[in-house]
Amino acid sequence: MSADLVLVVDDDPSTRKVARANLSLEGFEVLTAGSAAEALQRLGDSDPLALVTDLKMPDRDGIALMDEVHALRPSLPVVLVTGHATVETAVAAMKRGAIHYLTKPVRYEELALVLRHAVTGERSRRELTRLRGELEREAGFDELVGTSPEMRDVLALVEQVAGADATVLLRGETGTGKELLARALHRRSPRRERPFVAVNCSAVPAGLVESELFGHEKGAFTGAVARRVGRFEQADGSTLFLDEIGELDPAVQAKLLRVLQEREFTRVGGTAALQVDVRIVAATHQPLEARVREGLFREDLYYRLNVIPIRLPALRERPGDVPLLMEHFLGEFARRYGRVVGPPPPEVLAAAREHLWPGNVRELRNLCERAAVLGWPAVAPLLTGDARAPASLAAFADLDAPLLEARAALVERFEREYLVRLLTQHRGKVGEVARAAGIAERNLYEKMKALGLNREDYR
Ligand SMILES: Nc1ncnc2c1ncn2[C@@H]1O[C@H](COP(=O)(O)OP(=O)(O)OP(=O)(O)O)[C@@H](O)[C@H]1O
Repeated sequence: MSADLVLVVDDDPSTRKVARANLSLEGFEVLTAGSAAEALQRLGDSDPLALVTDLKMPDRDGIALMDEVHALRPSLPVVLVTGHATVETAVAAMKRGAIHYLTKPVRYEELALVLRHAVTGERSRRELTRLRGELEREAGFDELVGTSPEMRDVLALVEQVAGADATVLLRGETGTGKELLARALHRRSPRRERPFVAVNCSAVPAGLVESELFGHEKGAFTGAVARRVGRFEQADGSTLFLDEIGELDPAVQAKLLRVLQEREFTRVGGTAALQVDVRIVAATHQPLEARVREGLFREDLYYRLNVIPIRLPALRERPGDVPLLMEHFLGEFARRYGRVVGPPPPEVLAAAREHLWPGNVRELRNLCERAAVLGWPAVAPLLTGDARAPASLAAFADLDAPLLEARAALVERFEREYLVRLLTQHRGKVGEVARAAGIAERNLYEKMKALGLNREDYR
């Protein structure tokens, strides 16, 4: 096992030096940061098992830093160090989640003892999380859930195309399950024994995307201190998921196109042509056609990627899936937190079916997690109020379609939401719904049929 990495934050360089020397003697690997900002940066590129921070720093106090750290790594043990301890700050620190509080001058044997204990705990928590992840995968918690006609179509398509090597382009708003679907494709493919590799093209800084994807040779650019294997090589024999493909830098688009055509590429700064056998699944929440028209996305690449398009419907288009998804997520969190929250009360369920879910399934999942922890009364208000008001109608229209088509789609969506709300309120009683909507029952039946709405679903 490698030495336990700890991060020490203090604005005073000599304190950092002393801490490093002492804790290294105690067998820790020590990383230091001179400010809260630097500490957060360190957390972005390394993975310490504990953090020691000075309470007073110019850019932020230690408690504020601890809060931010815990937002990123909720379980990371934090030890606070202060020049002048007061009972109030000590109590405040412990209340906010510090595991220990020390006054200067620090006795390093004591700190080491505290850290050893903390690090062991953190290691077992991580192991537990990993095992839990495996269990959840086995229990099917990473399968796509949904029985609405829209999702059934998607799932049928998944079964149909998973075994092939053809490139898949996933479309759909944020949180609709594009990554989950990409993983499902991989798991059902002959490539499943090899690890699934995912890259979020918008998360990697523009200058680094090429090396991220294709790797680089030592010395290819300043900072390239060693050869690096890119994602394409990692994904050899497997599936490569390219998320947010619409954001890809134009220069890299050209290189990607070549790889797709020739199955061959070179590392940045290299000359050897490397061959890979990679199945590409790309995803975007943007209308790529518009990016093509604006000259931001290569048309030839678009056609290369768009071999098998799969569109994931927004959650508001399939409110019938909401109860099932809730059950699914509540089960997941009941296992995770070891406590069971009851099913959603009817008014919550009704509000959930009507909610527009701008964050889609991710938003629903977060809501269920909050419910599992805080109970339903705490989350019910989230489903009413502002979140339901769209900023602009155009946000829900397909602005790339011809006007009549776009308008028809918007009207259809509106009618569906309108009727779903009434059907829910009146528990599927068509007579009552027709009266509330002010239309004839026969017309309502026809409309429901056209929209694929079934009164049985609302009883
Ligand atoms: N049909 C589904 N059944 C179960 N869980 C789902 C489903 N769809 C999405 N989820 C869950 O919702 C969350 C968001 O899904 P995912 O990350 O796949 O969305 P995405 O479309 O890739 O989002 P983004 O565009 O923001 O990257 C994940 O936790 C995922 O497991």
